[in-house]
Amino acid sequence: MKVGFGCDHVAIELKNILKEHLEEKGYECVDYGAYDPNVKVNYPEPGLKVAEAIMRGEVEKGVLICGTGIGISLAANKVPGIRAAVCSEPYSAKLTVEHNNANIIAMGARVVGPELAKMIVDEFFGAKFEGGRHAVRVQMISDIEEKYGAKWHE
Ligand SMILES: O=C[C@H](O)[C@H](O)[C@H](O)COP(=O)(O)O
Repeated sequence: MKVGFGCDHVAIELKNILKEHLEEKGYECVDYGAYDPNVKVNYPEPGLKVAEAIMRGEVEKGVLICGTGIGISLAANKVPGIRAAVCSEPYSAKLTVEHNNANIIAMGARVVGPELAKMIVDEFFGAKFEGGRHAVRVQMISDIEEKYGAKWHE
């Protein structure tokens, strides 16, 4: 699977750790920045880059990290078809795929340490969408996007 990574200046170290972790497990990781901890990057920029990469089919899923994971996920979630979930523990990371069909996991580099973050991504990438009653609810999210003029074809 191809995974897109994005972060702001706060989270470069954690992004690199998680990239290496997933690469060791055989994932192909595409890095959309940021790269230099001395250059401040506004989180909507990497959030949008990874979200659009998923939209274009360049990568299948994404990992986004900023200080809390919140700002970068808010930005990504503005892109139709993106379901980015901020998770600080593995249980939610698993369930957000099984129930919400999330395609981006977001985390806070100022919230979780590297070992916990590895467990979070492992649960996220190990999980499968269950469909059924959950598909109805996820479709309702897409319907909200469409109501406000956005369309996404999966
Ligand atoms: O949701 C926003 C993120 O946590 C940012 O990483 C954070 O706001 C960056 O803060 P600062 O510019 O003070 O490093």
